[in-house]
Amino acid sequence: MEARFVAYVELVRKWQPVKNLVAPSTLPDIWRRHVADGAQAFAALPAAKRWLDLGSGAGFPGLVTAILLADAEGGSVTLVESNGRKAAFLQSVARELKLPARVVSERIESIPERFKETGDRFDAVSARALASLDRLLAYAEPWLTAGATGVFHKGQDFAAERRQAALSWGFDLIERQSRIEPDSRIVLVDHVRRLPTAGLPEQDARR
Ligand SMILES: C[S@@+](CC[C@H](N)C(=O)[O-])C[C@H]1O[C@@H](n2cnc3c(N)ncnc32)[C@H](O)[C@@H]1O
Repeated sequence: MEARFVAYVELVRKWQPVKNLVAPSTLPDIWRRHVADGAQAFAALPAAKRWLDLGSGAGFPGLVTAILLADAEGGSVTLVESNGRKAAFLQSVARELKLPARVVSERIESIPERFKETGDRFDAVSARALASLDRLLAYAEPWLTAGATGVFHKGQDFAAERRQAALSWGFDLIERQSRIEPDSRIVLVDHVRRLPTAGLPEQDARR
């Protein structure tokens, strides 16, 4: 496992100048800011075997999860990344390191129907630095309502995001402080349902 992490970090460093994979200012601290931070998703839900990672970028947390699951029976990570250059990077890391990962180079909004048709099921849906909680729930709705748990990295504005999301969604949520950034957290979201009143004017919603 350690060798895979070292090889992955080398590949990010190698391709960074060409593909702009992570914010350049974070590269010197890649082990803490990206690898250790990414590993918090799997650590939050270690029983989950089948992961879907949305907006994977350079593979945080998706490829980190795939490395952690590499020797686990039945482990798999599906990474969704619409940027073709980043998706090609993810694909080549997955191949080179023999990871149980596949890459879907499409926009998240365009994939649920096809995934439903092929019967794919996930235990967990992860995302870091992709969207507000409200939007994440909308992106992940097909899988969360089918029983997957959302495992989201969230920043310091999370309280406001949670209030906003609660206008449209019902959910159970556990918040854990990040071990990497004290102002950030890892959020676990379960039992997601769209509220019937979502989108109605406030007066109608109270009836
Ligand atoms: C800010 S980056 C975060 C990348 C990674 N999760 C991380 O934390 O380092 C957001 C990524 O999501 C991808 N993305 C944004 N919207 C998307 C969408 N609707 N469908 C698929 N990918 C998307 C972008 O191309 C970008 O690589």
